[in-house]
Amino acid sequence: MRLSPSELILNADGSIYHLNLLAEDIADTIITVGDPDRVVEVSRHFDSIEIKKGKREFLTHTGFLKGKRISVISTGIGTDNIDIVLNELDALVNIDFATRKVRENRIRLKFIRIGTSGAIQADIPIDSWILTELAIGFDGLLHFYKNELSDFKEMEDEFIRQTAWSSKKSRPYIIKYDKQLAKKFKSNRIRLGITTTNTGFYGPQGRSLRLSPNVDDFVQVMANFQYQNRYITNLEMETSGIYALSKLLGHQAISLSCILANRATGEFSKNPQASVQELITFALQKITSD
Ligand SMILES: O=P(O)(O)O[C@H]1O[C@H](CO)[C@@H](O)[C@H]1O
Ligand SMILES: O=c1cc[nH]c(=O)[nH]1
Repeated sequence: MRLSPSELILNADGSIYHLNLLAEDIADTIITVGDPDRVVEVSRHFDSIEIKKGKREFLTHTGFLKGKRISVISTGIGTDNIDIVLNELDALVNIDFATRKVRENRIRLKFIRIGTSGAIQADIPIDSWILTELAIGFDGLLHFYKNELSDFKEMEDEFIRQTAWSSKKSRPYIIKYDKQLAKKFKSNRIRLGITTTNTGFYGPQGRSLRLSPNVDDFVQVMANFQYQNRYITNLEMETSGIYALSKLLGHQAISLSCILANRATGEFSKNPQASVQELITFALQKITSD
C-alpha cells in the first residue's frame, strides 16, 4: 500500500516531517535523551560527528565512537513526543520514501534511553542508576495501537486494585525491557527497576506547588504497591512509550535513568550535570564494548 502525503509526511528535501532526517542520517544504535543540550553532552565523546540536524526539540547527532556508528536524538519530554520519534525513526529505516511503501526486509534498531528520574523508595541513593525492567505506563499510548501485548494483565489489575486507580484515567499498561539488549549494560552500579511513566511532572507525579494532586499521598501509594515481592523504584515520563512502540515495531529498547530526586526523602542531586555525565560515559563504554 502506498502511503499518502498526509500520512507519511516528507519535507521538501525528502526528510521525515518532525525529525528532519533522511534514512542515511541515522545509525542502527540510537541513544534517546529528553534534553536537546544532552545530545551535545553525548556526541562530544564521539571520535567524529558526521550529522547534526534538528527541528523543534528533536536534535540529532550521528557519529562514530571506537568504530561504531551511533546516533543520539533528543525527544523532548513525554510519551506524546515518543510517538513521533519512534514512528519517524522506524519510517526512516523501514519505509521506502521513493515508493511510499513499507519495505519487506525490516531493520531492527536498538534504542537506549539515557534519562533522569525520581526515586520513590527511600533506600535508592541520589545519583544512582536504574535500568527499567518493567515500565508501568500511565500515558495510554499503547491503547491507541492494535496490539496483543497482555503479558502483565494480572499485575496491571493488581496495580489498579492496590492503588485504587481512578477509572477516569487511562488503564495502566505494563511492558518489559529487551532482555538481550539489557545484558550488555550489566554492572554492579546498575539496579534493575520497575518504573512508572507519568503523564506530567507535577500533579501526575504527585507534586503539589499551588495545585493539589487528586491523590493526596500519591508517592506513598506508588511506593506501597507490591507484586511478587517487587516494588516500584522510580518515576519518569518516556519509558513505557519507548518500550511499547519498540515492541510493536520490532525494535529493541532499554531505558537507563539517573536518579536526580528522591521523593521519599525530599532530596535532589547536588550536581545533576556531573551525575548524568557519568551515566553517559558508562552507557557509551557499554555500547562500544563488542
Ligand atoms: O531527563 P529526561 O531524559 O528528559 O527525563 C526525565 O526528565 C524530564 C522531566 O524533568 C522527563 O522527560 C523525564 O522523563
Ligand atoms: O522527579 C523526577 C525527576 C526527573 N524526572 C522526572 O520525571 N521526575
